[in-house]
Amino acid sequence: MAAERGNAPMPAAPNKAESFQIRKARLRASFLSQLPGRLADARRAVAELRAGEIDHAHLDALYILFHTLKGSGATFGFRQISDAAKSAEQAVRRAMDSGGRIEAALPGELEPLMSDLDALALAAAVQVDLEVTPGFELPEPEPEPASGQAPDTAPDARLGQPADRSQRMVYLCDDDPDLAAQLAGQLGCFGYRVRAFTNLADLREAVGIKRPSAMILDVVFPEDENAGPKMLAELRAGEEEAIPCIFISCRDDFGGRLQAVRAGGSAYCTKPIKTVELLEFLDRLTNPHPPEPINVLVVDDDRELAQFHATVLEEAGMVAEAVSDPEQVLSLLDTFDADLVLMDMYMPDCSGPELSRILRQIPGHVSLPIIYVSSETDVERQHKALAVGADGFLTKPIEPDRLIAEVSLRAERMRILHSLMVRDGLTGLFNHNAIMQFLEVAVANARRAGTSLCFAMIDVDHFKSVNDTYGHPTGDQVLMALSRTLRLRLREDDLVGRYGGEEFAVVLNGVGVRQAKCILDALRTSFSNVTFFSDGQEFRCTFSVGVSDFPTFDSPEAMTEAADRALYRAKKGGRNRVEIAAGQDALPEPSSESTGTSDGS
Ligand SMILES: Nc1nc2c(ncn2[C@@H]2O[C@H](COP(=O)(O)OP(=O)(O)OP(=O)(O)O)[C@@H](O)[C@H]2O)c(=O)[nH]1
Repeated sequence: MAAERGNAPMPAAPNKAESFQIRKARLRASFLSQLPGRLADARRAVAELRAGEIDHAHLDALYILFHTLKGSGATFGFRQISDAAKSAEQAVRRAMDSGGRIEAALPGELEPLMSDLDALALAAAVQVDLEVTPGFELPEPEPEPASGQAPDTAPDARLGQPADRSQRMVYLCDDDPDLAAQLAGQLGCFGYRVRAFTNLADLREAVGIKRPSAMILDVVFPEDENAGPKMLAELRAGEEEAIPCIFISCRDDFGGRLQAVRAGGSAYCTKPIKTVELLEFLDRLTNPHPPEPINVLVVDDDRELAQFHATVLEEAGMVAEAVSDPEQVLSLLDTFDADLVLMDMYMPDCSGPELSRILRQIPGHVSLPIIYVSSETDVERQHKALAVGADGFLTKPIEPDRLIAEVSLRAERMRILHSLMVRDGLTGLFNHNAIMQFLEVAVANARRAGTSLCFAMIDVDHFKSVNDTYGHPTGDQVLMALSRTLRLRLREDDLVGRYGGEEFAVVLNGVGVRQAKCILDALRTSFSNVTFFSDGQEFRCTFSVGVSDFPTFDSPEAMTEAADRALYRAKKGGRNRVEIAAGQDALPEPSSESTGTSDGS
């Protein structure tokens, strides 16, 4: 039965300019046009049941058919259809639970319900004909972009402009002058203009003259252990538009946090301050750009329902992909970076819990949030379905507002957790594991698409002597400045990670080695021109790079090893240069040749 419906075309991709009401009306109409086919499937199954030809697999399929009809009927506002389908679903469930003992009675129970459903489907079709604008046509799907189109690969086009944080003035007030200067320096490395104050009176005066984009305030000052929150409350008193404020404090007690929240603080960081954490908050509070839209994959064998939920989410500004065949989910997830999967629980060829289990067995999808949307109301069955690693359960029919709220809450929370899991604490770049996983995915994509890809390993030259001469905190500032250069000057779809210690890794998508060399040489030159300051002394740093490419090196391991060997040659050849991996870098070499990447080489 399901296979027949499986051949029906997916409702055409919604035209985003249409109003939600029109899109919903189209999907309702599409649901109704599929209804006679579904009811015919059900009738056939009931007739087979009466003839004694039906086995348990058929019974399962019949159950799913009525179950789906119950959910989608209610979602599209056909309450009576949903209720009749629910009675039929319950009858089939009783037969399944009885181990076949009452199957004989089942046709007799289902036949009147089928007649009701036929009549209700007819009545609903007439009602919808009256509602819908006469003569409308389903929109044509938007044309696919031409395949094999070369990406924009001119070197200049790839070097982006730094995000304009320089426009964002931040006032920082801490009575510890060393900490204030250190934090100001570090935030400066990330492009913020920071004015540091060591007492609240100076801060008050500065705010009176010019409002900053944000403030970073200590909680405890010599005059009062809550002086910071009190100052914020005072500054906010006559202001229409409050200045966003992050508190930093050695206090980690509830009272300190409560004062900060009451004064209107947006974030609270305890000392010692993790610069990246502070930056994340600052970026969020001062970034004028809206956050990236949430990506949701909707899986439901009921095509109209999948499309309807996708439409509701798109209406709220999310990007939603609807799929009705669970088998397509894995390949779709390779190209669609989903923040969350919304999944039906009962699907004919692969149930929601089975699909969840498959996803949980794939390392890249272990933490992908999964929410079931099902008309299953039995709490025990819901718990069983959740036990395989899903995150929530929504019962059909679900109100659009609730669907949007549940999805965005969970997806945003997961984004924060995910970012903490995959990011390096000092630089905010992807950590070692994350960048290696991205390389794996990038190689698989390049192999499939027949495109090229480069992997670069970047190592700061003579970094030990930077630490030895200027101290570890200054060394940290060099690493942060390099990470910022890489993150801001490469394209968004290039991936930058901290490979370990003073070593960084970059995945350049869709790029050949010659172009990669151009890009990395330009980065190398600009970094070598950055002047660092420490205790009144000035100095500069350089880095060396080893680059390997796909398909010359055809696996993530071969690419990493080859880039490491090329980096070794760059160091040996005098440093401050980019070396491209060639044939000799694929050969196994004695372990003494290794750069010993992070520490102690
Ligand atoms: N400041 C700081 N130093 C680090 C960090 N991680 C590793 N290091 C230091 O980085 C230095 C790496 O030095 P080496 O691997 O000997 O290499 P190098 O001095 O950079 O010399 P070449 O790579 O041969 O040019 C070591 O002193 C590590 O302690 C970090 O997070 N912060």
